[in-house]
Amino acid sequence: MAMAELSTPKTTSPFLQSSSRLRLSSKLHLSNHFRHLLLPPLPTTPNSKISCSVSQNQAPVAAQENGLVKTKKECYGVFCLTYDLKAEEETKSWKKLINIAVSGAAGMISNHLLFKLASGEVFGPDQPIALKLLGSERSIQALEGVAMELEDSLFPLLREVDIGTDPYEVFQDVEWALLIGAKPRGPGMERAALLDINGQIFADQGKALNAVASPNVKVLVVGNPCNTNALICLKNAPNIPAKNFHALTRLDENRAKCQLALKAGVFYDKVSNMTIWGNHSTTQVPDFLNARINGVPVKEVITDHKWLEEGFTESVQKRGGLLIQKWGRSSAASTAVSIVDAIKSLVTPTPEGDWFSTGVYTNGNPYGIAEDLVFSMPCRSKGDGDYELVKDVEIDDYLRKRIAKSEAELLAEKKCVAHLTGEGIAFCDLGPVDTMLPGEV
Ligand SMILES: NC(=O)c1ccc[n+]([C@@H]2O[C@H](COP(=O)([O-])OP(=O)(O)OC[C@H]3O[C@@H](n4cnc5c(N)ncnc54)[C@H](O)[C@@H]3O)[C@@H](O)[C@H]2O)c1
Repeated sequence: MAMAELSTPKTTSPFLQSSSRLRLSSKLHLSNHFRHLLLPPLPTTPNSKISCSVSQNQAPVAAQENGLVKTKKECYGVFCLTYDLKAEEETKSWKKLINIAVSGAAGMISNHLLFKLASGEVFGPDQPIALKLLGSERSIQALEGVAMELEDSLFPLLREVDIGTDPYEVFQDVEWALLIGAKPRGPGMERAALLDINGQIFADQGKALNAVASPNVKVLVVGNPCNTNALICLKNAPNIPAKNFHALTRLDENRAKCQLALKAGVFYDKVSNMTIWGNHSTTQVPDFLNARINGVPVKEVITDHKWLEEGFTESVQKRGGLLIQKWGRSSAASTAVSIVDAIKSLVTPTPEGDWFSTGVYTNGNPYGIAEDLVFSMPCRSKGDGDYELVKDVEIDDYLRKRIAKSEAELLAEKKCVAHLTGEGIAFCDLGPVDTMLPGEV
């Protein structure tokens, strides 16, 4: 990384043109709430240079010798080091910086995801990013540790890291919000109780997104129960298009592809057109009727239809639980990969004839699924962040029956959270079978 002269860049870099409020620094910002607890004040003067932070408290010697430090009080550790943006040839071809919020950023999934985001693997090698990390009060120390690891990784595309516990601060102007943070379902906890506790988190975060995020922010809800949490979130964010909210079912899609590939004896890149219908729970429906292997309908390749109807579906539904039994913890790395896949499916055009699954708002769906739910369905994207539902899918009696079961479950969940969606008094009856979330034992 090029180090520094003091002169104000004369550059016409897209960075400088793109936004008057853009901070040209890869520094660790803490929300005000927290910053003053731990750190000396950050510089308040507008900074026209990029700084790179590594350590704490003392202005680096080189910076002092070069006369870069105006007053020691105004700079913090290596933030005092500056270099000329113009000196970096590559930044001239970079796109405008985007703000990405990640909640639950000190958790296991984020621990994999953040480094993928910062590396350029998700948004591309010419897309600088700012990471806005939201944690719970309890996780704030850990969050600082995460931010330090990000610093130490020296990712050129990672230009800012903010951490905080207030969604109204952290979500300011974000263009993507990856909502992972949620309470895990404890031993003996009813699903209804989980819906209420986590639902409250997503109601609050929906309100915050509505108030301060970019009006076209794309929201991906991962924290469980993710479909109903996504519904709560969108209901609390009336200024953001409902279409922009997603619940993550991509891990289920990836698992389904893997199981079909194993059974057919092919590598998993040969499996396409895989839909997960419904809820991210054990009522989800992995669709082998429309899926293809090497472009051929699955039922023609795998003739063991009893396995498709029973063994396959169960193997996908229970994959998460099995993994916990083997490893003693829930899937984090493969979930992070599936979040990457879900985002990439929206920012790159879907290959001709193929589609992907994501939990989206059902209004206007062509399958006869009840409106006003967040339901996993087959989608295609032009790569502009938006998507359309795939119309040409076949739904037979087998699929219809199972889709209806998942739909009934989501309708029941919706009644449980009516107090969080502005639809009156909640009434919670999830039936005799308290369906588990994938991954729960
Ligand atoms: N949709 C899917 O496919 C899928 C797959 C795996 C896990 N999950 C869900 O993802 C969630 C996170 O999983 P994990 O393994 O990373 O859990 P984790 O317990 O390791 O991390 C969760 C983090 O969220 C934080 N948190 C809690 N409440 C918060 C709040 N209100 N705001 C911000 N942060 C908050 C916690 O402090 C913790 O650091 C869980 O709900 C899990 O069930 C979903």
